[in-house]
Amino acid sequence: MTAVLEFAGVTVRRGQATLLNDINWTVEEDERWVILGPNGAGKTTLMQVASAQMHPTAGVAGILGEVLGTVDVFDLRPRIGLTSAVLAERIPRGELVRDVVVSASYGVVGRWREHYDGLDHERAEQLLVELGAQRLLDRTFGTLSEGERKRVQIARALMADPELLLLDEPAAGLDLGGREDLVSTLSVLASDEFAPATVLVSHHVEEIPPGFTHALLLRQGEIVAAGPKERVITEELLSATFGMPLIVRHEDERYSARRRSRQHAGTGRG
Ligand SMILES: Nc1ncnc2c1ncn2[C@@H]1O[C@H](COP(=O)(O)OP(=O)(O)OP(=O)(O)O)[C@@H](O)[C@H]1O
Repeated sequence: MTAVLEFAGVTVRRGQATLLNDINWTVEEDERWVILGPNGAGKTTLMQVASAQMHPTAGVAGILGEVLGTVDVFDLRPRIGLTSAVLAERIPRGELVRDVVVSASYGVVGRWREHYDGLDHERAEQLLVELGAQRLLDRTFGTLSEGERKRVQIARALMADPELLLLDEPAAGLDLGGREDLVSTLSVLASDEFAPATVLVSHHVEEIPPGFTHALLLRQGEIVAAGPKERVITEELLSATFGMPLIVRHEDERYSARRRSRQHAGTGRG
């Protein structure tokens, strides 16, 4: 098995603040990870390093067999599919959905006289079909709902056939139906043996798609736990991560969590 990410002692500091502290983490190519943690835990910073957008202050970040800092990031970045709120903001609102997706094969945002051949357009269309967004092909990005935009962004991230897919809070801003649709789309993707190694950032255990294999819990820039999700998504570890007593349920391959009430507090279990 080949490691897609291999972080050793990765630390990111900005002024007096330590955003990530001594992160040791390995992602293999057949794994699907979810990163959970409260606001400000360092999840986006971790994705910034994993996508070769940010260098660690200390430690070694191995990405797709290369070591960040010893390789041209412009060779590395096209091998990584990334979705994030920051990237979504850069997509021109007047751009057609088919162009938003197809332009990813050239690593650009905004179509400007690039030449794409028929195969690129076929692939873009196929990805939108797989993500249940084919009917959006000829709409402009600015007219889409938040949930539709997320699907288009994931299709765009997959367009260049990445070896690593990083999804930074794809469910943020979605309503219940939109979230459930996205979770099932990601679950289908997770079970596809040809899909790339995937890392999904989330605030909520409800958003962990069935088929995801591993979890990493982050709090104040440090790993609370990382490994196979059955060992990591536990009441004890999630309570420590979010800093409050939680009751965690696991049913039909989905998780849910809520605060343990005072009534439960003395009983030990919910
Ligand atoms: N340039 C900077 N200087 C100082 N602190 C920073 C800087 N950039 C980010 N931070 C802080 O680092 C911490 C981690 O930020 P990050 O965006 O990685 O967290 P996150 O887990 O993704 O949060 P959220 O869930 O709210 O999106 C936050 O407390 C943030 O305020």
